[in-house]
Amino acid sequence: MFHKSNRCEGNLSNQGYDEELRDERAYVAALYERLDRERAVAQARYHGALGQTGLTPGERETDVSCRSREAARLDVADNGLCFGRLDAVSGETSYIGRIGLFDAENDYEPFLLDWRAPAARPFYVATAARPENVRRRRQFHTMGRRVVDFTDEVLGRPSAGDRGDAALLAAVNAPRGEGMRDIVATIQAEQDEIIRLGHAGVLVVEGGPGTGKTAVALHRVAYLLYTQRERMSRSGVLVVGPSPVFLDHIGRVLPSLGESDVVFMTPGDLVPGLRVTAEDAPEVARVKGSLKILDVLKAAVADRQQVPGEPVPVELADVTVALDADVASEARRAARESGLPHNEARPVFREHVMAILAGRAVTKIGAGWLTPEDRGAWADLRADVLDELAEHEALAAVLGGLWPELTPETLLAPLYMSPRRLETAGADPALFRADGAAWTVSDVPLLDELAGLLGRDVSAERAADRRQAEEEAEYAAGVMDVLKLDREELDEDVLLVAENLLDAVELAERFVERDTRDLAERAAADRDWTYGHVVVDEAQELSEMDWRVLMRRCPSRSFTIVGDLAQRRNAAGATAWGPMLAPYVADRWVYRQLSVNYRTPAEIMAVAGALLGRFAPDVRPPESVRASGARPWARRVADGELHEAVAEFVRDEAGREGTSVVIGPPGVPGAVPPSATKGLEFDAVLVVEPERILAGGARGAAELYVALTRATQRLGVLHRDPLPAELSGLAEAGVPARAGHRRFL
Ligand SMILES: Nc1ncnc2c1ncn2[C@@H]1O[C@H](COP(=O)(O)OP(=O)(O)OP(=O)(O)O)[C@@H](O)[C@H]1O
Repeated sequence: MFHKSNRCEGNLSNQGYDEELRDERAYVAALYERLDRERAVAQARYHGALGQTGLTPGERETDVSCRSREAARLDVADNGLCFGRLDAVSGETSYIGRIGLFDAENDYEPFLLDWRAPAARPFYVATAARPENVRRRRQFHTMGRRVVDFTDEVLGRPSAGDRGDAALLAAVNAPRGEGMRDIVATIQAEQDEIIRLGHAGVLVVEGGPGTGKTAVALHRVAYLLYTQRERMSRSGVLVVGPSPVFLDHIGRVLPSLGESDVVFMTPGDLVPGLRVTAEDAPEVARVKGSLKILDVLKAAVADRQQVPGEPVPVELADVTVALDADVASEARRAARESGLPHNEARPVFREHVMAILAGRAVTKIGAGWLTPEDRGAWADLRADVLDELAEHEALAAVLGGLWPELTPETLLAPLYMSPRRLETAGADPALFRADGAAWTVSDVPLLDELAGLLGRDVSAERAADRRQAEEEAEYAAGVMDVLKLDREELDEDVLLVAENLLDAVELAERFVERDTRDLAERAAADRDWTYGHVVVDEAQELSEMDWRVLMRRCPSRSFTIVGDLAQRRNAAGATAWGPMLAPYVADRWVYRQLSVNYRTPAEIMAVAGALLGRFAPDVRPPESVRASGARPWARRVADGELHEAVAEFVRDEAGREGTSVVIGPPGVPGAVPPSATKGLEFDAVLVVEPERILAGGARGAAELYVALTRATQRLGVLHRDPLPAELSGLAEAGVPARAGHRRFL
């Protein structure tokens, strides 16, 4: 029943092993009992906090969120609560798990150490060569709440080999289910160093496919939330990943570690209200992704600040004045010099136009009957004219045309649709498109930039706020008046009504004050939200303009950036990290590398690695942690056979456990393009027509490399033309060994 063969410590007899297993089961069962008790208490406290009276809304909210967090923390650990044990040279024993459990009656001695606690670190980093005072590391194999087996490694004695990796191999060999799992029980030393790195600024983690970059970044988030809970949970953490499918794929990792104050977005979601996935042609994406586009945007905004070609007559009761190019130019100069964003400078433009027009009108009207000494009369006349101009609808319409109120969308869409506007703004004519508002992911940073350049016209909002405040004050004053009457004079019912009214006002205010959305919802809806930490995955795909948006979202520059320059497909993406980051942090960023591939078996990595020579000759492929024994295969098919060969793969995989995907160039039925599989993994992968993927664009080889490295177990290739020389390592002709499946894409 038990896999005793996993044991590394040779001196445990079967009887000794059985006894120890019994003891470990009893200990872990006791941990679950304690967890259940603590959960019941936390739930009761949470419900108590919900029903609490006598606190201010702020105090109550803090209490409720604190209790709910405690309840949520205890809720995560139904599986794998405890996954290991450390025996120190000193004889001390610690159990390691997903959360900490403590003995409140004994100086808070830990029954179970949270994996993130400093004392748990040796569990991940101790090796035979550097035992870190660890005598023995024990890893539990559990099913549900029950320990079914354990594996021991004895460290610090001369005969001990490298770290035993039965648990790791079991984890990486396991069929993939729906979505990525946490790796908390098997974090490796090079990963642990990054997860716990005490660097507050920008950290770049690079590594080949499958080296655990995503896993490490997510566990680092859990670690930062544990060690800097207060700061991080106030502002939240943003995780940016390449596609909605990818975000789904990784979406369960942090909740399984008990963390929820995290916002997930693709680069197409970064502007509230937009959900963009369409892409531009590479050349257009490159133009829009470059910082040079900033000048175009500024020029496009300036182009919307016009002066009239012909003087526009403005008819007043006593006189007609002309709004001509001189007036508008002078007002435009003043508005631009105010340094305000376009919309916020509108009132400046308007007031200057009116002041000049009022001057002209007053001069005309007063001529002949007012002398320079009639100062009061001039001033009254001027005030009257200004009032008239302020109410002048035709003038308001003209001013609105010359300096219109704009949103990022109402500026950018007409710009794209007009060759004239593009030329005036100094833009590449390639930016032209007939449907200006058909947004792409490359437009998102431009829209975000424009939100800053345009600002908001706050005058209407301010007036509305003022009116609402006046109405509320009036209402409250009415209630207070009722209460000011001598209470003795009021009959009981009236008093009750009056007091309830006051409560209602207070209640209404509280209701307005209290935002019941959770942090993720509030942050996602607010363009001005700034996060405590930002994780950027597949970071090599981000353009210079994307980085501007992200840096705005995190002024503290606390970033974990993970990527692989060799996997880049975006023409506007990074070719080196330094130039992308320099404008924001100069050279104050830290770089780490991961070198072991936990996904792709050695046989598959050998084929994919050979391709690197074509597009990234200096990059060493990561070393696979295991071989699968299954050689990846290739099969040449005639034109009419392709469809059936794909269907055959799908049928074969349907009978197997795990996931599979067909990846191919556009037009292959049932296949997805390599770009859609970025960051994902599948037990079995069929790559169709690699020669067409290679020829599909400047980054075709990188796309094929990504496609080949998605497999955790099996890889097959169907080709119509001869295979590219780099793929000669594939076993030609084989019909895939029996294969089954759950399709994800
Ligand atoms: N220490 C570990 N223990 C168990 N599994 C691991 C470990 N590290 C990574 N893995 C697994 O290896 C696989 C690849 O990890 P991940 O997706 O994070 O790699 P990546 O470097 O982001 O890959 P890519 O660049 O191809 O997107 C995942 O299934 C992950 O769970």
